[in-house]
Amino acid sequence: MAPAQEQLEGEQIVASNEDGANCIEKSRVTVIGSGNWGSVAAKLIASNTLKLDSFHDEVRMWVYEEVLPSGNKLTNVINETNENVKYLPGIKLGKNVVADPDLENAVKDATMLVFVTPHQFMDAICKRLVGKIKPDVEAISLIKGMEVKMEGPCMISSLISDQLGINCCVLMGANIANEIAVEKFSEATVGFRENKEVAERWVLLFSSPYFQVTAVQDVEGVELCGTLKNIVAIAAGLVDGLEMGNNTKAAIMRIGLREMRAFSKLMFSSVRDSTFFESCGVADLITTCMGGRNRKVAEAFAKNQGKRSFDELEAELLQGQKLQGVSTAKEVYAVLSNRGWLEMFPLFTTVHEICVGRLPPTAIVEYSEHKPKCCLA
Ligand SMILES: NC(=O)C1=CN([C@@H]2O[C@H](COP(=O)(O)OP(=O)(O)OC[C@H]3O[C@@H](n4cnc5c(N)ncnc54)[C@H](O)[C@@H]3O)[C@@H](O)[C@H]2O)C=CC1
Ligand SMILES: O=C(CO)COP(=O)(O)O
Repeated sequence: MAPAQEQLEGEQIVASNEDGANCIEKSRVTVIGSGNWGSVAAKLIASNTLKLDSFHDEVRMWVYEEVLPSGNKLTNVINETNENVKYLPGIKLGKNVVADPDLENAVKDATMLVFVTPHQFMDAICKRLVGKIKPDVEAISLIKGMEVKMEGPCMISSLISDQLGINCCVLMGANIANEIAVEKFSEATVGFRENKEVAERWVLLFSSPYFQVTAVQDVEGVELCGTLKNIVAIAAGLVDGLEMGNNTKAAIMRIGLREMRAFSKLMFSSVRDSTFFESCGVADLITTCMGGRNRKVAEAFAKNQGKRSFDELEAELLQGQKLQGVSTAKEVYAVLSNRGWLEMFPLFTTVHEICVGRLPPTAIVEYSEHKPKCCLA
């Protein structure tokens, strides 16, 4: 068993290793999603449930079923080979990971639900889960994105909480999945609302020597960092495709970070500045702008002078994996436009207008000539 929990300043919790097996019922974990990060999350969790007495060993992973070119179903292949050959080839998930294509069956006994699908599928998934889960289940969302409904914007953790009537924490960070899959060191941030003990339990479930997790009491701040940095990563990829160099890319990242903070604080006054210095903030922004999928596809878009669409390039370059930045830019644009804030967020606004073809990729650097009409804090 690992070192005892250490408290850092204020609301932070790091590296809790007290299993608590004697005082609570064993938890059963289900991972909802089996893409690139979903598979790595299942692997990470499964190695911990084997070691922690207060968790059942088995980790169930809901798979959006698909038929592979071989004619085999993905779920069968995962269970036979212990490998997600489509979304995480070459990595064993752990024999205690059980792939399940039946969503209802996958969640029915779970006491802890880990949501990790592309954000655009979550509304439909939540609707399917109503009445199918245990009422006191705890949830965490690893999903970077938001929904914009008629009533206004809704973070994915709120969508889960509101539709299912359950508590939902978030886990975000500088977490390029393929690097964590091969156990290279990284950090992550758990955001929680009120219940520190629940946050400690999530920290325990995810922490490992190569994956250091810190919890902060700022769900919205953590989730908005993870969500908004994908728009900045599109901008960074455009800069790469235009071969503008490192200084321009750094400038775009700085301006993007400033817009991330301003937008987050306008949306939720509770968002803390300190959250932007956690893994979910500046570290995730850097890693995604250097090595993420949003960056990669945006680079190709700029190299093609915007003549091939993001959808086409996503399908070709990501082979079934999904971009979040393009749809997030659209969703954020809708919020900005509804609230009359477009001119305050020139980078977010320009990214969307480039993605939909209203502006050329070169506009990403030209926009800065038009300074924000209002001073961003
Ligand atoms: N891959 C990464 O490095 C990281 C991803 N994330 C976030 O994790 C979330 C999930 O991403 P990944 O696991 O990487 O997924 P992915 O992009 O690798 O895979 C797409 C997934 O969507 C599924 N899917 C396709 N159509 C569907 C439908 N109609 N309904 C439900 N599922 C469907 C596919 O089966 C597949 O599992 C995203 O919000 C992403 O931003 C967060 C950190 C790192
Ligand atoms: O969120 C990520 C890293 O933390 C991954 O970003 P991409 O989806 O751009 O690959």
